[in-house]
Amino acid sequence: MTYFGNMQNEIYLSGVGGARPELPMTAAGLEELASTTLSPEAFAYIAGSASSERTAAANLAAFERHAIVPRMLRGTAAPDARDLSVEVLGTRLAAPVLTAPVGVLELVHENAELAVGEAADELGIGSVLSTASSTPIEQVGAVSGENWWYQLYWPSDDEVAQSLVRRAEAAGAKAIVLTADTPGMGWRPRDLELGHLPFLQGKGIANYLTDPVFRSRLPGAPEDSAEAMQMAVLTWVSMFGNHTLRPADVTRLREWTDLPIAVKGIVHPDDARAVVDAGAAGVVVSNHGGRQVDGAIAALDALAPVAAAVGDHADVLLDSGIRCGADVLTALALGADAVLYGRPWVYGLGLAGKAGAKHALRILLADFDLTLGLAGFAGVAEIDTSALRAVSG
Ligand SMILES: Cc1cc2nc3c(=O)[nH]c(=O)nc-3n(C[C@H](O)[C@H](O)[C@H](O)COP(=O)(O)O)c2cc1C
Ligand SMILES: O=C(O)C(=O)c1ccccc1
Repeated sequence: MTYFGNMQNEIYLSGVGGARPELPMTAAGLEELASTTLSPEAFAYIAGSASSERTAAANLAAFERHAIVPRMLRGTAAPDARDLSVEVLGTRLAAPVLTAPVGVLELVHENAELAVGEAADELGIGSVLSTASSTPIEQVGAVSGENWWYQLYWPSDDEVAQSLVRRAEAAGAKAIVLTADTPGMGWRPRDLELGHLPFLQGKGIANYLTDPVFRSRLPGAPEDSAEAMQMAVLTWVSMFGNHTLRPADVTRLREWTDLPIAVKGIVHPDDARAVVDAGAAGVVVSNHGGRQVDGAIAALDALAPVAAAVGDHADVLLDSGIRCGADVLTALALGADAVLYGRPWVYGLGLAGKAGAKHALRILLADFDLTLGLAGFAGVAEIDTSALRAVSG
C-alpha cells in the first residue's frame, strides 16, 4: 500500500527540527505564488474561467455545504495499511485521483506533459493527456507508464478524430475520455482583455501537426514556411470545434477502439443515461472548471443525481473544484469513483517543473490519506453518504 500521508513525517522529521518545503503546502498557496511568477498571459489562461466566473466560484463553494462527520474509536487500519486504491474504467490506481487533461501546457513549461505523465506514474495515480497537448501522444505515452488515458476533442473531420484515437491506443492509452462540453471555447474575459489565444501562435496543436490525416488536409508541410504554418493553424481552427456530436457518436467511437470510453462534461442525469446507453463505460461530472457555461451548476451539485442515474452501469468521475483532501472524500461520498485534479498541479508545474507538479499531487494525496484515516475510514471502499452532513455554506 502506498502511504501518501508519510509526506508529513518526511517534512517534520527531515534533518534536525524539520525542513521548510520550498513550495506552498496548499492549492491556494500554489495559485497565489503562480500569479506573481507566471507570465500574465499564462496565468490568465489557466486561472481564468467563463464570463463572471461565478460557476468557477460555485465549484469551490459547493464543497463547503457538505461537512464530513468524523467517526472515532473505530479501530481502523494502521496509517500505512490504509487502502486508497481503486479501479476505474479497468485501470488500477493507488489512489482515486488522475490529473485532469489540460491543454497548451507549453504556456507554463517545456516538456510539460512528459513531466506530468512521469510524476503521476511515479505516485501510482493516473493521468489524462489532452488532445491539445504541446507534445505528441506517442512521446508522452512512452514515459507515462500504464495508467494514462487520452482525452479526445473530436474534430469536425471524422477521419482526423479516428486517427487521433488510433494513435492514442497504439501509444498505450488505457481509456478514451471524450470531452462533450467544448464544441467551442467559452467566453473568457481574462484572455480577451489580453488578446491572447495560444493556438493562433501554433501552441497546443502538436497532435494535429504530427497527424498524418491532418497533414493530408494541408497544402504544404507546416515546417516549410511561416505561411504554411499559418495555413495549418487556420485548418486547426476550422476543425477544432464540433457542434454535431450526439450520443450515437459514442457508439461510433466504440467501433474505432477497444478501449473503454468516458464522456467528460456531463452534469444532467439524462445526458449521463444517454451516453451510458450508447456505450460509455464512464462519465466525468464536470463543468470544465467553470470555463464553458458561466452560471452553470457547480459540478459537485450535479454529482449525486448523475451517480444515481448511471447506477452500476458506469464509473463516475468528478472534476471542477477539487482543491484538498476533504474535497476528494466529499466527492467519493456523493458517488464518485475517482476525481480529476486540475489547476493546482498546473501551477506547481509552472513554478518548479516536474518536481512542482509532483509536489502539488503529493500534497493532495497526503491530505486525503490523513483526512480519510482521521475520519475513521480504513479505505476508500468504506466511504459513502453517511460520511457527510449537509450544512449551510
Ligand atoms: C488551462 C486549462 C486547460 C484545459 N484544457 C482542457 C483540455 O484540453 N481538455 C479537457 O477536456 N479539459 C480541459 N480543461 C478542463 C480540465 O480538464 C478540468 O475539467 C478543469 O480544470 C477542472 O476544474 P478545476 O481545475 O478548477 O478543478 C482545461 C482546464 C484548464 C484550467
Ligand atoms: O482551455 C480550455 O479549457 C480547453 O479545454 C482547451 C480547448 C482547446 C484547446 C486547448 C484547451
